[in-house]
Amino acid sequence: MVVVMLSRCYFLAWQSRWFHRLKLCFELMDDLSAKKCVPCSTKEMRPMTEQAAHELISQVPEWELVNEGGRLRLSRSWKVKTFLKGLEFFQAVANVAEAEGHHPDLHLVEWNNVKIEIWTHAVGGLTENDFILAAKINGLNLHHLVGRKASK
Ligand SMILES: C[C@H](O)[C@H](O)[C@H]1CNC2=NC(N)=NC(=O)C2=N1
Repeated sequence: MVVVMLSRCYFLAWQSRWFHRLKLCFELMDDLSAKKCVPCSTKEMRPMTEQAAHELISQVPEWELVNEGGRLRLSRSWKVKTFLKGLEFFQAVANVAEAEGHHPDLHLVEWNNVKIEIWTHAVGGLTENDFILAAKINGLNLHHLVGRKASK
């Protein structure tokens, strides 16, 4: 009887381990930073709806959805330690953008205020590319360049 109980416990543990591995796989499939941007020249590319954007924004922490003149964009701000570290910041982001073939709008104002805005110019709105790029920027180790949290 004990052997049966033990083997059942073992089976359940084994099953839960596979369940967690499968769950992790599905989570990784959703992980935007593991995806690749697609060329914006594809004819089928259309801007996503505001609802779709609101469903994705939680996957890119610290980024905000802004609507400028009817155009949705992703926006995030940082305070950098020095003006030159701001340029280092831009270089790190530019390397990711070039690798993805998808590019952000970079702003560095009043020497230490960095703002990045991302949208898909080819369609005049947001596509998954923008969220992928934002997620990859979130994955960069930029702590040595930034100071305290940007004031809103
Ligand atoms: C062919 C290539 O995909 C396009 O020129 C890319 C370059 N980078 C881009 N970046 C962004 N943000 N939007 C675009 O439409 C865009 N187009």
